[in-house]
Amino acid sequence: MTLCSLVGPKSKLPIIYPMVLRTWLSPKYGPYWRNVRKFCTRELLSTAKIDSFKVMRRDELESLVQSLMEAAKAHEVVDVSEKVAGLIEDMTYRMLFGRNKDDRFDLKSIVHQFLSLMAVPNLADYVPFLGAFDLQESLRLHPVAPLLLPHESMEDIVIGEYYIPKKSRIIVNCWALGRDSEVWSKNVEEFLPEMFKESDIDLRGRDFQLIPFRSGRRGCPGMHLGLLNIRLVVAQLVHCFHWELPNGMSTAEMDMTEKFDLSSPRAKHLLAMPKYCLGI
Ligand code: HEM
Repeated sequence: MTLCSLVGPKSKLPIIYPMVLRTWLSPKYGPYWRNVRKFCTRELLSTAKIDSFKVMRRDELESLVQSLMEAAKAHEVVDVSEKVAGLIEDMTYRMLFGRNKDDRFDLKSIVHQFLSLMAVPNLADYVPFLGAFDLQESLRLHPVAPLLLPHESMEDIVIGEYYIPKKSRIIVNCWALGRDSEVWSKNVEEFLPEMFKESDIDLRGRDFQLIPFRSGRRGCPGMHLGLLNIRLVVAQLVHCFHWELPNGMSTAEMDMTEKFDLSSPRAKHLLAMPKYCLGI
């Protein structure tokens, strides 16, 4: 499943993509940019628009579940990294293998509590509640873009003790912000979604501690669509399948090293064996 396939009907992609790319690639802030951004956000990313593509999402999910069911029938090991995008892979790993058994059981029972036992249930009403803290924590440790895109300052400005002259190129290290031990726990490398229960830090990045979607007027307009898709896919993977690591591997043996790149993919693909658990 790709983000491209979830934006709109395939026939419209040639029109939509140049528009999105143009917004992205002509970054000079001004009236033109403001109008294009407003237009794209309204026409492509409003709640109503996102809702109108429900059927497409369902189709995509159906084909994902179908292909995993076939792999389950054949007792095949699945390359999860190839099947889903990096962040979903990370979430999947964390939810299926990264937490203790009791937590995993809880998560499953929460999903089961809410959903009818159809192969591909309509999760849209429930996904906002599903693993919200896990998602935030995954994005803290594994931001899709560890270094955000370069931006140019339009005016001289002083931020904290730093003087930033006009026309400086600024690159924000989102990965490092997520590992600042003054903001997070001392064990910054540990996956601790519970941290968010007591905190008012969310993904909008109001206070800049957690900004995987950037923040402010150049923040990601596709945040809700992105989050919805991730939750939908992860919910399906958790709801429809039991997962096991291949060859009796334990979670401690898994290599979680990331590769240095524009995004931060895992150096070694996540391999796992699905077992369909909803009956046929
Ligand atoms: C989990 C999924 C996503 C993540 C983590 C993400 C992250 C980001 C980030 C960090 C930026 C700021 C780039 C920068 O200036 O440094 C951004 C911008 C942008 N994103 Fe996303 N994004 C996601 C999904 C989407 C989706 C689904 C769409 C649309 C279909 C989208 C469309 C855009 C556009 C058009 C911009 C440029 C906005 C501007 O320059 O004003 N994103 N995204």
